[in-house]
Amino acid sequence: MNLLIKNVTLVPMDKKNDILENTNIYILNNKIEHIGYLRGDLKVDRIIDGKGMVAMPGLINSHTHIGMSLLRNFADDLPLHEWLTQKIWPIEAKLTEEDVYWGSLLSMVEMIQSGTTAFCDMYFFMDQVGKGLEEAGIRGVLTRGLIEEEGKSIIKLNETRELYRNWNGKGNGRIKVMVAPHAPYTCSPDFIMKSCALAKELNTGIHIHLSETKREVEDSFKQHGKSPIKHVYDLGVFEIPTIAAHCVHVDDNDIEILKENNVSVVNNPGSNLKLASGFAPVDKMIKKGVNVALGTDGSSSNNNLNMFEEINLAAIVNKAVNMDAVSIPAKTAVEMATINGAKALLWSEEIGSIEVGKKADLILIDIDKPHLYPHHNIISSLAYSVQGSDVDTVIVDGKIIMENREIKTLDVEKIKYNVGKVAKNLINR
Ligand SMILES: CSC[C@H]1O[C@@H](n2cnc3c(O)ncnc32)[C@H](O)[C@@H]1O
Ligand SMILES: [Zn+2]
Repeated sequence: MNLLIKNVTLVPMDKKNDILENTNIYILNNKIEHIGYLRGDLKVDRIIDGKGMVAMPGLINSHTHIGMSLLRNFADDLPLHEWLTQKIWPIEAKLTEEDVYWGSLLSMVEMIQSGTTAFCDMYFFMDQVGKGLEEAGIRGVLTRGLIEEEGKSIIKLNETRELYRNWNGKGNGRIKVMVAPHAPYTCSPDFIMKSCALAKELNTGIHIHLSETKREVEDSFKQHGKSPIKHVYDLGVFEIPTIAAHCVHVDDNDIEILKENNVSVVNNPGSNLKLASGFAPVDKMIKKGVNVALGTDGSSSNNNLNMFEEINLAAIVNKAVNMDAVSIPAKTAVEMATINGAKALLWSEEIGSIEVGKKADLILIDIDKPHLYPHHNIISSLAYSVQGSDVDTVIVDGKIIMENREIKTLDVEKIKYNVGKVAKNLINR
């Protein structure tokens, strides 16, 4: 289907960085064909009225665990270690494929409704996430989270190999697969190196939690005599394109290693606040040239997948921490959720900005709402005022996924019903 979005305000998030008022976007098949004046030579099947709307790139949630929406509000007000070991891992041990399928679909509904068009997921039963992605029509990186268990290393690595064979490139190229050793505290050096060998074999990236808590860093110094970042660097992880989630407790040496090795860091301010992990020195990393993307983490540590909330937190938290009002300006926070996320997911050639030749992954935000008036500064509005529920239309790979807030690809009532059912069974299992 060829689309024309007419008379829209465009925030392209490209290098030129101009905001275009009252412009037109032509989408031919799944790509952006033309931006600007109206063209009689381009035949379109549908015209979308963009008046009163802002078009921006779809948001990219670069670190999440989408099956965890089943555990939303299940275990709160705990720090990471207790949360994981006392509450989350015991219940996750009872999860079934069906649970993860419905939990993931619920998350996709929530993501679509709040403007996220691509995500990087780390969880179990990732075939189910792939199945959900095909149905939902959005874009995602599947990573089977690898927590080392005695005697199961080969099986778990083979699961990722299979996942790659079955899903990488599927959904018209909307699905990618990477390798995900969970963290240095759940994977031995040998297992981490085997994960890297697999990533090299598959020619894909690594997704890992790093330096999330003070305790993790202190334990790493006790066990290995170095920080988690130096530890995995010495193991060769950063020879592979790496998505490093959290990176809260990092020193200058760590930042240097991240920069020198083109590691993409994912800031998860909501989860870091709720689990009392701390504040990532995001502005310092960005100033040193590290690519910093944005993520929500799972719905059990956030407790939602609303990237507009995350953009807002990213923009305001560091200001207070650094007592510096220019720390993480609005534009930087929006970049983290768009083009920086695309870079982290090794997708910046295709998504992350609205430019001719790129895939049409974009959202329309209804700015004709009282809480968004007056329209002094659209970028500020995106970071400080827009709510997820202001997203009116979502287009991914040139297809309309949501219009007038109605999701076209998924049966929301059926998903809510099944989530209620499987979540109850899970708790009683
Ligand atoms: C093995 S699949 C992924 C694994 O990660 C757990 N998880 C969720 N949030 C966090 C976090 O903030 N830090 C570390 N691990 C996390 C999730 O529950 C799964 O067990
Ligand atoms: Zn995580």
